Amino acid sequence: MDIQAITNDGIVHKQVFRGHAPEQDNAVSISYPGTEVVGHGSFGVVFTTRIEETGEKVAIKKVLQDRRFKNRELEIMKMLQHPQVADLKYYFYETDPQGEVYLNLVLEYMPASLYQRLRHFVTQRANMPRIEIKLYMYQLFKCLNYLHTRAGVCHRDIKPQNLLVDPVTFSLKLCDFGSAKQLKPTEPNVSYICSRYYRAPELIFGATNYTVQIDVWSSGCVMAELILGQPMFPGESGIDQLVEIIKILGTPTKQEICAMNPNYMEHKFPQIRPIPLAKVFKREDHTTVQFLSDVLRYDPTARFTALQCLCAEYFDELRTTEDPELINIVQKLHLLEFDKEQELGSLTESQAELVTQKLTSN
Ligand SMILES: Nc1ncnc2c1ncn2[C@@H]1O[C@H](COP(=O)(O)OP(=O)(O)OP(=O)(O)O)[C@@H](O)[C@H]1O
Repeated sequence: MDIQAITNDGIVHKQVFRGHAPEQDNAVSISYPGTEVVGHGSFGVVFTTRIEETGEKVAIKKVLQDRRFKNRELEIMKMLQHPQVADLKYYFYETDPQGEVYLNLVLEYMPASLYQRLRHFVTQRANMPRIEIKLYMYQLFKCLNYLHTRAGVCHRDIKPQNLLVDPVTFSLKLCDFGSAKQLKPTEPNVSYICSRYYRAPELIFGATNYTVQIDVWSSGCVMAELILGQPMFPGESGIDQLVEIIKILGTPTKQEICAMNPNYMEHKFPQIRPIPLAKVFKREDHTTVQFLSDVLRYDPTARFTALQCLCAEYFDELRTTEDPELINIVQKLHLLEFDKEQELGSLTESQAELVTQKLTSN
């Protein structure tokens, strides 16, 4: 479908599909003013505008569409509905004069990326407030728990640029599902995904049987970066990335290497002793350091899952605070509310009950 008209007042009129409805009988008309570009990605441009009919502010991501294939990002976004996912409101196709087809994803608008938010503090030589970091990280793990357990989707490109935030409400939403995939335990997956600083060690080891736990590693790197004001593992090349990790976490044990990729078991690594994370994060309390060490584990099966992260002591502050301002933020973002089916559906009745107790009241 490519029905477009631009009227004299610069308003674009389009027939589009709604993001979460079956394609038949799903076409609606929207109009919006001509727009300004806010982001250039490797796959296309993103611009923002406001839908006239609904008043919603949106970001429109335009990507080249290969006619031969379904667009995986679109298929995944249609499936996902969660408060911490930048919602797909509509989508439409356009054809340029050369006959190239473009897919436009009309997404819920967010005012900044976490990357921009962190730069704001770094340029002022300030730290991001600890509670702000905690609020964002909690929402990231809430999102991952939903993605990983409900949808079986691995995002595969968690990084500050793909986390959108509102610094007034402290709301966080994940975007850019261009690398995301539903992982099936029996099918191999390419290991050359994820941006370098955030790549889990099993990916660097070339594993093709990796799991959704790669997103948890990336999230740990994001948290570390928010605390330090700079990337924790700033590798200059693919292999240097592993060197940066080893410099801090020390050489992985045989058992850890086996858990990442058994093909490297015979490989000889220089023996480097770990630097205690309490030294790397000198100003953080024990609970924060413990949390980071549970997330940044070589062995993906020993690494905390997103749900274990949510239950961690580090986030107790959000559940037990008596600070009226923080209570208000937590309530407005519905952080202590969990959808039994969407977010806890993978658990047995009794597990779900225990987890609900922990996550909602404590
Ligand atoms: N919903 C949104 N609201 C506001 N800005 C957005 C939104 N979605 C994307 N952006 C902006 O556009 C940038 C690029 O978007 P996105 O990451 O989805 O595109 P991409 O082409 O896959 O990029 P990359 O190749 O850098 O991963 C984001 O980093 C962000 O700054």
